[in-house]
Formats: sequence, structure tokens, C-alpha cells
Amino acid sequence: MNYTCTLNPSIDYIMHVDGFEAGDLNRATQTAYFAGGKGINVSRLLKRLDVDTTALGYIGGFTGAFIRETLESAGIAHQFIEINEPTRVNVKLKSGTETEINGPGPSITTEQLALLFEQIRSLGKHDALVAAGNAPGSVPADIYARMADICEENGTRFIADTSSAALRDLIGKRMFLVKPNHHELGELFDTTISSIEEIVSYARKLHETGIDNVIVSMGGEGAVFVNKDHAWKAQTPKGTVKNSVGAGDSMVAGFLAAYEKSGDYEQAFTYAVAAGSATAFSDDLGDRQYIEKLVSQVNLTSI
Ligand SMILES: Nc1ncnc2c1ncn2[C@@H]1O[C@H](COP(=O)(O)OP(=O)(O)OP(=O)(O)O)[C@@H](O)[C@H]1O
Ligand SMILES: O=P(O)(O)OC[C@@]1(O)O[C@H](CO)[C@@H](O)[C@@H]1O
Repeated sequence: MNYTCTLNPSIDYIMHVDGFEAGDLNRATQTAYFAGGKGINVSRLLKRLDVDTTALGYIGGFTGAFIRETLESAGIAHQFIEINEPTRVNVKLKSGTETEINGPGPSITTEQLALLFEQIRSLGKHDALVAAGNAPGSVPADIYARMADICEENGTRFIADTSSAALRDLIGKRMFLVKPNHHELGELFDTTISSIEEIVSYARKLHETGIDNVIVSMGGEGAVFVNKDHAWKAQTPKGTVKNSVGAGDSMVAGFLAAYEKSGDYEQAFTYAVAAGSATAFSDDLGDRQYIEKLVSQVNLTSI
């Protein structure tokens, strides 16, 4: 079974505002609510690709209830740990450019933390765990590193999609996949990356620390893939960007779904890029039909 863990889920509140002016009263022309948080996005997209997951993490209050109901009505299994404080609301403001304001999230107690570790300890060698997103301030900074250690002991595949600071703590851990964007990759190595050659070189460094597959995403500029046998650059399909929130999570889900079905890295990376772009060109996450239409427009070149 594939598990996703979202320590700090969110309701993503999308607001379209024409000509947004800071400091003024602005009125939205269109709004929408989505169950969000990176692991939850991965679960939602995997479900659209007919891959079952169980979503783990913390939810609370009326906002947490919305997330639970959304997942249940989509047929996504979950084993959320209920907490007292409400799940955060993240504002995604669309007004020509995209501005995001993410909430800090609720506090997690030591007991609630222990419950999550109990769940993770119960995973085995036929399971995979995708740990994604920001950790609330109340949890120990090395939480993902501790999860990675448990997964290594139990032979569980571990995948991380998180900030460069959290990724730094994971360096040296055995992982199946990481997907930083090129800014996060630069931050990780305390540098600014300005060329494809540098991206490939730092992605290789990351791979050599014990990560089987490294995808570095670059928004509309494409993505780079490195593992022990391959290094590819992908060009993205062309389209009109509606919403890039969740594009990176869609890549992770697309890669896992296609790799699970084909065992082939080229297909998995191609599908990952198509899934990212399908989400960027949709109001919500991309759907299967759209992703498959975009697959033929993804070009890989060996680098
Ligand atoms: N403007 C775009 N045009 C085409 N494809 C895009 C565009 N933006 C994103 N994508 C697709 O989505 C993938 C991931 O995008 P990006 O690098 O923005 O991820 P991210 O920074 O992790 O995003 P997020 O954290 O919002 O999920 C890209 O590699 C590409 O396949
Ligand atoms: O604050 P974090 O956990 O880093 O990011 C949370 C978030 O921005 O990531 C997802 C998109 O990747 C959204 O659904 C969600 O609002």
C-alpha cells in the first residue's frame, strides 16, 4: 500500500481578484476551496490514476472535517489523527501572478506525535511512504529524518517532498525519490543555480547521498531526472497556466503511479512531467485523461 503523510494539511482557498491592490478593499470574482497539503494532493492525484493510498497526518476542527469529507467522497482511505485545533487555511491569490499565504498550522502534542510514529512503524517492505509538506513548528525539526530511519529499518520505500531545510536533515538517508524545485536544490547546497549543467551536477550529488531517483522541477522550464543509469531533461507541454499549486505534488504522484505500473523510469519521468503540467493547466489537480493527452507532448533528452 502507498501511504502519504501530511503533517500540516490545509484547505486551499483560491481567490481570483482582478487588479489586486495591497492596502485596498479588493473583491474576489471567483473563489474555490480544495482539500490541500502536499501529501493529500499526492493521494488525490493517485486516486485519479487508479492507485490506492491511505492518507496519514493530522486534521482538526471544521476545516479538518472538510478534508475528511472530501477524501471520503473521493473514495480515498485515511487514518488521520484527530487534533483539537483546526487545520489551517492557505490563501492562494490569483491576480495575474500567483501569491500564496500559508498558515502556520496547529500544534501537535507529544502523544499525537507518538501515534503517528506507531502508524509509520507498522508499515512494511511492500509499502511506500510519501512524506510531504511543511512540518508545523511544534514538531521536532528532524521528524522526516526519523521517519526515513524507520522506513529504512522496515524496508519501506521513502519519498520526501519538502522544503530545502527539511531536506537538509534527510541528507544521507536512504530514499526512493525526492523532488526539489531548482530553487530548493540551490538552497540545499547554499548556492544559486543558473544553468542546466549545474542542476544536473547538484542532482547527481544528491543522488550520490543515497537517493535512488532525483527529479528537479523548474516550473514551465521543464524538469531534470537523475538516477544511477539515466540523466534526462524534459521539456514541458505548452498550455495556459491556470493554477500551479500542486504541480510538484502531481509530478510525485505521476512518477509513482507510472513506475508502479511499468517499472520503467523513462515512462515514469515522462508521466510525472505530464501530470505536473496537467495540473498547471487546470483549476484543480489534473485528471487522468488530460495527463495522458499531454504525455505525447513531453520530450526527453539524455544529458
Ligand atoms: N508554466 C508551466 N507550464 C508547463 N508545465 C508546468 C508549468 N508550471 C509547472 N509545470 C509542470 O509542473 C512541474 C512542477 O512544477 P514546479 O517546478 O512549479 O513545482 P513546485 O515548485 O514543486 O510546485 P508546487 O510546490 O506549487 O507544487 C514542472 O516540472 C512541469 O512539469
Ligand atoms: O506549507 P507547505 O506544507 O509547504 O505547502 C502547503 C501547500 O502550499 O502545498 C500544496 C501545494 O504543493 C498546497 O495544497 C498547500 O497549500
